[in-house]
Amino acid sequence: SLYTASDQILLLTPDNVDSLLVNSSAAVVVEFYASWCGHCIAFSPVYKKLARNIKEWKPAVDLAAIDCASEASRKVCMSYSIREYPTIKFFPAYSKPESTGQTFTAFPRDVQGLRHTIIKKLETHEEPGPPACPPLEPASQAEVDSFFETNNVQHFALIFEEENSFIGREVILDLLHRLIVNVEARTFYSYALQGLPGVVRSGKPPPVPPDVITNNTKEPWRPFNSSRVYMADLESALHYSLRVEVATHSVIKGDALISLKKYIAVLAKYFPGRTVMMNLLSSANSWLQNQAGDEISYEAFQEILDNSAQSPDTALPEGETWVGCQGSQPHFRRYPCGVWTLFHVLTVQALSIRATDPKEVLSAMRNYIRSFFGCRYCAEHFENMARESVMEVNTLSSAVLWLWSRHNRVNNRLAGALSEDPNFPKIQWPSPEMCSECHTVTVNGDHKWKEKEVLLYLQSYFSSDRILTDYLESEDQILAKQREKHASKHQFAEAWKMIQRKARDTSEFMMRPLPTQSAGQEEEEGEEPQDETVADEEEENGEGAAAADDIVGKTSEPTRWAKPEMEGGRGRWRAHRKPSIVGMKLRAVQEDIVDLDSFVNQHYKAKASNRVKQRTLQRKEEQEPRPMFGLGMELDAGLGMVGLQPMEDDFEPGQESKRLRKRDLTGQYYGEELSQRRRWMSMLSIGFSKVDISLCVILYLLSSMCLLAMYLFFKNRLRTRRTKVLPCMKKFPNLS
Ligand SMILES: Cc1cc2nc3c(=O)[nH]c(=O)nc-3n(C[C@H](O)[C@H](O)[C@H](O)COP(=O)(O)OP(=O)(O)OC[C@H]3O[C@@H](n4cnc5c(N)ncnc54)[C@H](O)[C@@H]3O)c2cc1C
Repeated sequence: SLYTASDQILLLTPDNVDSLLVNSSAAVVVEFYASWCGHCIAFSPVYKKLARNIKEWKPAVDLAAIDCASEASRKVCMSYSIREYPTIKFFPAYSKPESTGQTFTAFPRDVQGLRHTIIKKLETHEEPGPPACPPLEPASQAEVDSFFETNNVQHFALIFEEENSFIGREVILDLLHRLIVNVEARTFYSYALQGLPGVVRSGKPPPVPPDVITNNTKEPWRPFNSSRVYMADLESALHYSLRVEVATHSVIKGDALISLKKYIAVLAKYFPGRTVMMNLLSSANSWLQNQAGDEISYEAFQEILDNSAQSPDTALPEGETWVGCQGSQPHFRRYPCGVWTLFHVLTVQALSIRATDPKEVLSAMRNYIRSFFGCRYCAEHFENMARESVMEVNTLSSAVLWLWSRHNRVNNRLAGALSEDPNFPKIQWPSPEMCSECHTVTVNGDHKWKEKEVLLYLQSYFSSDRILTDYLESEDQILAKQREKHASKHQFAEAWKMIQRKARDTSEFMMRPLPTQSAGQEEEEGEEPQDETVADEEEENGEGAAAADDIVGKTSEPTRWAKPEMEGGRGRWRAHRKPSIVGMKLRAVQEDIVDLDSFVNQHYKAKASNRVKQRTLQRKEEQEPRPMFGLGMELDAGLGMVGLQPMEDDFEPGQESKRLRKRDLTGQYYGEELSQRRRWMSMLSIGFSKVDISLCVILYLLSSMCLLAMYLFFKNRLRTRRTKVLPCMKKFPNLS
């Protein structure tokens, strides 16, 4: 076949021919061709171009094609009496099943000529014509004068033209509106119409009212200048690409690794970023280039991105702040807009610093899109475009223009699609308003780009000097945030290590056979806990069980201790059985937990909802008290889920940081930093929170009051009964 579904051409087959040609509400132009025919092959690019050119006319007239050389379609072509290829036929709207269409005799082989032929057919269309096709004849003076009396519309556009001109009719079909422009060309009318507020393509949902722009996204709307590029968009795109898209590969190898290396190399060379960012890209590039193996883990790469080595003045800012790429709704624009902008900037930057390899940026982009770009459908399309023509790029200027023209192709394909933000219509970019010199009109009235002017415009639009830095955090702020993150990560890791150590120590302690054993018999610190068989043997001897009882209190059933085992290498300590014991030792354990809890809360205190969850879990924990064997498991399920919650008033930032510093210096987590009150609370409540204790007291008071009320009620009732019974006894003394 000479055409595909992406050519904006209906592909006719024996199965769909009737439904598409008979009784259709749009007229249909059909090319009957044979795929082996040289003329058809030569004509196919013109027909494809025509389809792209008049795709806005679809509600009134559609283009279709059928390959008569295919075995399956041969009969269909014979039924329409096709003898030569290519043959073009016009099927009016609401054609009957027996209609064989109107043949275009000696039809023109250029887009403009074909467009005019189609218009003539539409003008001479018998009634009923396609409902979507507006009247195409010139307006009379009387119609113009009375227009606003009979129409309730906001805009009325008139095209004044020569008698043999088709511009008016073409523009009407393009947009089904009318407009006056200074330059007498179809494209200028189209751009002008698209620019009108509230004007959308036919068949699209009604436009989003302007106030939605400010209300529909979660973030506040950031006013911006649409003729400028924003560094916030570029940094956001890099954050998303490196921390989200690349992160989908836990191991980066083969083609993906080559793509990542090329991408980072190009960024390190041409990204016109701020110092911290450039330092980061440079170290990421050196690190990647030094990776000799054929795979790396994303985790290792992430350490470089997060600057875990803490090199000074090096950071990749975190988070997304879209400015020029904001959309009127959260699902519009943003990241893909950022990717296009980023690569346009890179091609222009490579040109301005006179890079040696003209294809370097495009090749890096192609690789990145192929390996990592999340929209696989987009990646496929881009790859097809690149495969088709990127080899023609042989200068730095042609690389800039190649990307611009392919981007416009994508814009053309997506114009009117659901993904188009109604407030940012996909146009052939730049519009005449942005760059009037970029556009020209051929002698026959067709639009043409002036590529020299376009190149100059692109060089200026995407130039590094003109990038705006509004809405960015300062580099100092970024570095401070990064330091804070590293510090809390470090403290967290230390606390975690300590908890694990404690858990292990306690489990060893629990495993010790008898407290009555002599010091010499005791295991040394750091030794492996006894294994299950030993513990079982001891239990059988009656010694281990007694020892355990002594340590943790009386059990309701004989307790069998098992050696904690590491699960799946993820560092989870898990006890085989859940003993139901509460006792002295447990209280000490609770104190340990309290401290971790306060530590974690200190770092996540903003997450109030988590706290609620923690409290619920904590209560569960209290209902089912466990000795330290369960600790590792609980911690793994979510740090801070067990133990006493810190009081709200413990969250004074200064106080917390002081406490933390103290810990850093002394290396102690259980010393004097635990406030007297919390220690007291902890001992008193064995891990109950302030809220729990308050609730207990309230419940206690309520139940006491209830008992008192009941007592008084029954006492009173007894007394009234007695007073009723006594006179009765006096009246009937013989009654027993
Ligand atoms: C490589 C790639 C392929 C894609 N393929 C598809 C696809 O097949 N299907 C799909 O639905 N989406 C695809 N997308 C997404 C789509 O192209 C848009 O990026 C997305 O819809 C957001 O559109 P936007 O309105 O923000 O403008 P975008 O098209 O993203 O443009 C971003 C900005 O670049 C500027 N610009 C616009 N046109 C040009 C141009 N020709 N030259 C230079 N600058 C220009 C404008 O300032 C515009 O605001 C693709 C994205 C990328 C990066």
